[in-house]
Amino acid sequence: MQTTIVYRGKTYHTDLDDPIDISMPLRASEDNPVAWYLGAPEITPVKEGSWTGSVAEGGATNFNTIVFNPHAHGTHTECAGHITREFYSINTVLKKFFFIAELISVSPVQKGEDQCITRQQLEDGMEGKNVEAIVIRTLPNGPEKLRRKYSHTNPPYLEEDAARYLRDIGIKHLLIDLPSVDKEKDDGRLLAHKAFWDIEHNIRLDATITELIFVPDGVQNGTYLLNLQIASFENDASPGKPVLYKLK
Ligand SMILES: N[C@@H](CC(=O)c1ccccc1NC=O)C(=O)O
Repeated sequence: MQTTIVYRGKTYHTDLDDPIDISMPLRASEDNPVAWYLGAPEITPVKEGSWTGSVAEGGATNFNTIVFNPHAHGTHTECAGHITREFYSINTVLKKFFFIAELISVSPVQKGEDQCITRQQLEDGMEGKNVEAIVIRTLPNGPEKLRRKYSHTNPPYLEEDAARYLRDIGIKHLLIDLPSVDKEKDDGRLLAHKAFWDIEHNIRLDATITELIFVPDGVQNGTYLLNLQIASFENDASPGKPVLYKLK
């Protein structure tokens, strides 16, 4: 299906039959990625006496209960409610699902024990583009990210000034292939989250952060149509399925 998009005075074409899924599959397996010190997700058939929710075990239907954590087990989109005392739900604040996005690749910079993504790196990657969403692929990038165990590994993160820069240039939706935009163990400071959402001044309730995406190597840096979809959980975060489409 061919579509024409008119965005901020420019016309683009895209082929909706050629999606680039940048979500990670969520599996009930030790292979599944995990962060924040949890175990693997669970997907298990309901059992009630002799009744079973498994066709392979004699039941009429497959009927699984799923136990997982959106922040820990895979691609998820969160809103400011992730770090506020007040309850804000991603399903209530995210009401549009198509955006123009810039995909950039960044090699985090070693600073002491940390690997940081700096404002300068984002400025260089964005090349002055005027878009609503940014997709950050960190390097090195490989399929091992689909299985990575992040707990206690001090993954790379965004410097506060880098997050502030994204807010200043009008980025509403930030997508990244890390478990957090902040340092794993920062005693709750959450400087990048707070800067991006402008928590202290003019809270940006319509801005979202999507973490634990995976952008395969073959996808080139550049401008894409982004379909940012979530499941309709009334919660600070929901598992999601961001999809990119090439713009021509
Ligand atoms: N860095 C925080 C913890 C944190 O950021 C966090 C903890 C649990 C689930 C998600 C988290 N952050 C995700 O973006 C801290 O050290 O308190």
